[in-house]
Amino acid sequence: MEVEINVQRKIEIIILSGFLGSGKTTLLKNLLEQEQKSGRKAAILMNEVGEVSIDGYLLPPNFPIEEITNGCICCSGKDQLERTILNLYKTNRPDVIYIESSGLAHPIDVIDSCLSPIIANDIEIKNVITVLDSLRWCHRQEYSKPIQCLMEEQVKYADLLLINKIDLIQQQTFNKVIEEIENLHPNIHYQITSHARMEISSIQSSCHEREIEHQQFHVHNHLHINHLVYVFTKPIEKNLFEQWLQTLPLSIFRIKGFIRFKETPVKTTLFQYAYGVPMYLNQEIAFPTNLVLIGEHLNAEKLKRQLEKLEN
Ligand SMILES: Nc1nc2c(ncn2[C@@H]2O[C@H](COP(=O)(O)OP(=O)(O)OP(=O)(O)O)[C@@H](O)[C@H]2O)c(=O)[nH]1
Repeated sequence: MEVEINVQRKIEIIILSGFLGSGKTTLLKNLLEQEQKSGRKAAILMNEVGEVSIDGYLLPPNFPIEEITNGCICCSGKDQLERTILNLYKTNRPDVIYIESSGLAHPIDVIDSCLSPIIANDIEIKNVITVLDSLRWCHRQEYSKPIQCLMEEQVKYADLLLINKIDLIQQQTFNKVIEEIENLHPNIHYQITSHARMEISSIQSSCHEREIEHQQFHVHNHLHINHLVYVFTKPIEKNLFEQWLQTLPLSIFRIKGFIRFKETPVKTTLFQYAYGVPMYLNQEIAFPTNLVLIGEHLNAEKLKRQLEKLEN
């Protein structure tokens, strides 16, 4: 690989971590707005589960973006990440690159992938920000052990933890979350957020010693996660879709994509679903009607049949 990074000032890397649907893209949008105001040049590297991009469409158009959609960056190999960072650097010369890792990535694996010998000297991993869905966190015992473990590891390796979605939990539950986090990690830096609103100025350079050499944990060896990308060919009825949602098991962690509903006179509707909470946002642009479903032991054939039925 041709090495072309030759900068005096290192490129800052900020890694956004956190389980599926916790609010990483929401955070990224907030931070990019602030970067734009401050005049710093930011670039984005998105990594999504599933071979189609959904989040890429949701970001402001005026930032350079590279997407890795063929698996988790920690699994698809360092080469691809290196190439993508180099490409962003060569074409845009950014001051900072935000890496939104997939919701299934272990933060240490992502750091490890960034620290390849070819680029390690030219980048500074400034911070790992983990976004925590406080509602899902409260119910994490309902998930399989590997999933619980992944959520806990994402918290453990955060330089900054955003305890997000506090608008969705009661005061008593909120107190419990804070107590738990403080007991688990007495020195952790955290902020309490709704819609991942935080000030960019509160991102400090990480002072963690990361023992990457000794880290053997590769979370994907323990998970049984799969996904389905379903492409709608025609508009569907919203009430039938909502009825179908009610039938889904807890093991379907995340759904996102664009749908055309018969009842809605817009080009497409952005649909988001995390921990049973659905969200619909009308779009005036005709985005590709792809729906990505992610879950543990997901029965893709059965789900495909159910979705096909909604189109009939
Ligand atoms: N009520 C509420 N919803 C939130 C909050 N933060 C994010 N959301 C919603 O949660 C859903 C998922 O948010 P995203 O920002 O896409 O989450 P993500 O972590 O990027 O998701 P993946 O990339 O799929 O892992 C969206 O519908 C958001 O609007 C919050 O604090 N409160």
